[in-house]
Amino acid sequence: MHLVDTLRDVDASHLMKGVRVSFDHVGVRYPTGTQALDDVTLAVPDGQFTAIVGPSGCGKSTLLRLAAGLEKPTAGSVAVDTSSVGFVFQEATLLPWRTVRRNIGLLARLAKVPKTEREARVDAVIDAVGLGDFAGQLPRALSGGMRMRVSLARALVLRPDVMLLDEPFGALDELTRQDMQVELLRLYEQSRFTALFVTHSVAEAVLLAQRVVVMSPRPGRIAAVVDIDLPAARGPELRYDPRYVEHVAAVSALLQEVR
Ligand SMILES: Nc1ncnc2c1ncn2[C@@H]1O[C@H](COP(=O)(O)OP(=O)(O)OP(=O)(O)O)[C@@H](O)[C@H]1O
Repeated sequence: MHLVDTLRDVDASHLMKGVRVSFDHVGVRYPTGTQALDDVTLAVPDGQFTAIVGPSGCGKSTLLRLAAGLEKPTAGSVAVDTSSVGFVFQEATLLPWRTVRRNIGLLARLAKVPKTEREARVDAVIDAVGLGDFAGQLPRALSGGMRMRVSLARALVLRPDVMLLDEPFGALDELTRQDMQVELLRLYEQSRFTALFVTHSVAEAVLLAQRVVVMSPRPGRIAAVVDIDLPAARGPELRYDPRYVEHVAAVSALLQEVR
């Protein structure tokens, strides 16, 4: 399921004001003996878009799963100040027998959002992700980029305070990926959710995020946190801005250093 609501048992009582998600000296050691994360401390302010980059296997997905309440830390603590969290994975995993509209509406239905309200919200997100002409189609009639749009819409329909995005555009071709990045910037502009976005692409991280967290190889630790000092309102033209290019170079250099 993409949208999880399992956070009630994640302790939020000691969160600092304005902090939406916090990791406090977090370690995760899996029962197999793999130490995935070690001493991770990170506070994500409400409404901030944070990207996480790091070598393969350094525990990025584990970090998101902790925030979703799907995994428990074996050291330290995780706190999330909401029970409204959207989760988007690399695979769109739509139900093949349900139309776009009914895929998007499913979680709202399960969450018992009243029908009229639900219909209005589904219409609004379908519109927001530009799928108006495909609302009645089955997933097999959609391209990869369109499926990812459905996946984003499905997560947004419950108006989550926190969006956890795990390599959502990793399976898309480069041009579609760039379109989806701009789409996500627009959706973020509209909704101002708090985002934790895992990606292997430094260029993507810098374009989208106000802060990029660089992790070390396993066991994942935070090697650096880079503030992306670029205008809040962002669009595709930013890719040609020398300041953007500088940030990409700086984060890439840090990644090279830690690996
Ligand atoms: N359920 C699990 N049981 C045992 N080990 C696990 C489990 N989930 C992840 N791991 C291990 O923990 C480490 C971190 O995995 P994780 O998926 O969080 O890394 P990642 O940074 O997201 O990797 P990638 O960039 O390749 O997607 C890896 O060594 C992985 O094999």
